[in-house]
Amino acid sequence: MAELLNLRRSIDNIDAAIIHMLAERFRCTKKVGALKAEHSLPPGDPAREKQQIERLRRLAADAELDPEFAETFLNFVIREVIRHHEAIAAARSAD
Ligand SMILES: C=C(O[C@@H]1C=C(C(=O)O)C=C[C@H]1O)C(=O)O
Repeated sequence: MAELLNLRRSIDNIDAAIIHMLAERFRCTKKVGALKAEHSLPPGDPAREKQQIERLRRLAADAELDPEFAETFLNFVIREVIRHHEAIAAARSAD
C-alpha cells in the first residue's frame, strides 16, 4: 500500500497547486474586472472566450485529457469570473 500512499501524496500536492493557480487567476481576473468597469466595458467577452476554449481544447487533446472536460471546466471558471465582474461594475455604479 506504499504506492497508494505515494500516489495520494502526489494528488494532494497537485490539488494544492490547482487551488493556488486558481487563486492567482482570480486575482488577475478581478483586476481585469476593475479595468472593464472603469472603461465601461461589458463583463463578458464571447470572442475572447471562443479563442480560449479552442486553445484549451487543443492543449487538452495534446495532453490526452478529454477536450469536453477542459471546455466544461473553463466555462465553469469563466462563469464565476463574469459574476465577479458584474459585482465589481455594480459596486462601482453604486458609488
Ligand atoms: C477575464 C476576462 O473576462 C471574462 C473572463 C474570461 C476568463 O476568465 O478567461 C475571459 C473573457 C471574459 O468573458 C477578459 O475579458 O479577459
